[in-house]
Amino acid sequence: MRVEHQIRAFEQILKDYKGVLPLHRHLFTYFKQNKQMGSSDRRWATRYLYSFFRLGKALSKLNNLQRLAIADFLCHDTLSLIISHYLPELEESIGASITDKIAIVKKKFSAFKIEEVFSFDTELSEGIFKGDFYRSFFIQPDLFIRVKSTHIQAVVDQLQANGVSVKEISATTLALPNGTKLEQVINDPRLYQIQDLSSQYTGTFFGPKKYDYWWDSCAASGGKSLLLHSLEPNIELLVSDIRENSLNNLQERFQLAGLKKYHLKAMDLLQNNDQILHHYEFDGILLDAPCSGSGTWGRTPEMLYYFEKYKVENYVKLQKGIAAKVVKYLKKDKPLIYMTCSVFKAENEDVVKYLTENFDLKLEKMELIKGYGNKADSMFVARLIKQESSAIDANA
Ligand SMILES: C[S@@+](CC[C@H](N)C(=O)[O-])C[C@H]1O[C@@H](n2cnc3c(N)ncnc32)[C@H](O)[C@@H]1O
Repeated sequence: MRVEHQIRAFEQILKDYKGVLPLHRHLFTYFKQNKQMGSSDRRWATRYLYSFFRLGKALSKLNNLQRLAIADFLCHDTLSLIISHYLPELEESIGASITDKIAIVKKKFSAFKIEEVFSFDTELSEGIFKGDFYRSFFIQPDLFIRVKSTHIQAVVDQLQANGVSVKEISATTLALPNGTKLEQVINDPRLYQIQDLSSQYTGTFFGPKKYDYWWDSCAASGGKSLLLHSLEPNIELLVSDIRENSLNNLQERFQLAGLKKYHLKAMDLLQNNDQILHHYEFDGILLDAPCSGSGTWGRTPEMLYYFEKYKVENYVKLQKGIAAKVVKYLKKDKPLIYMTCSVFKAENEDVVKYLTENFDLKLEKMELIKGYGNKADSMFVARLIKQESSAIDANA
């Protein structure tokens, strides 16, 4: 296949894509509408588009094809026609480490600044090593699954029998190459849950007790609820979200996982839900808040290019607003688990500060989970304990 052919496809898709849908969904639709593209065309176009966005806003004065060649060189250890065509002198370094490759690119293109890959001057949460974080955008994250410890060997055996390279991270966690078609290689979907490593780690902050009543207040399709349930199956559970279609997915996932005892409500938590919730009191509340998702942009690098900084403020308003509404339904001495998949301080430590200053909540612990060192997402989790049982009027 000639390089011009690949370039045309790349340029066409780039022109067509405005960052409205996630890139993987856009590509899915695009390929469906462009049936003349064979599987090899699709594979190369996907690789190029993802490489391109992983460069974020670095070297933005260069033309798109030069930028693509540099990005593809940084992101892959196999050659492509684009690299060979635009950067033939770098071909021999394709197998070098990412640190060496960055040094090579810097030497050749003096305007290259790694901090322009993630070009938001919004302050980052405590503990992030910027160099490692920025570098991580050139490496595709792994796919993580959570498996019951009693089933892990069976799952590993099935994966290996199908030629999938598996890393055993813990007694319940496996890391697999991204893009592994799990439904084709594991015969029973009940054996595993797809859940990022850092997301699994948030569970160490939950601490549910037998017969507790917990509320997963922004449950979406139920990832955190399933984690909570794996830690303590004998709990009562309320799940809610503003989006009904997510709750439909949740019901399917719960059924598959054998989670039968739960209550479900579609609710907008920025509204007054006293009519529905007035008699509820929880032993624990999970608030996995809507957020910028900046800790997950290693999976959606198009956001490095299209995300607009002003949106962080909107998310912060949502996070504070929702937290203010849920905290009144928490019992004294019980935890509110506040989580985001953001690396921005404004959505993390600053929201925690707001909560401790404005509500009867005391911070027990918080952590920025640095997933980028493990080819995983980065997340933030805080455990806040309710001090007084008297409800604070969230509508005040
Ligand atoms: C980060 S996601 C939750 C992910 C989920 N906990 C999981 O583990 O898969 C945040 C969720 O908050 C929900 N949300 C956003 N605004 C809301 C609102 N005003 N009231 C209730 N839920 C809301 C979104 O629909 C979204 O599903």
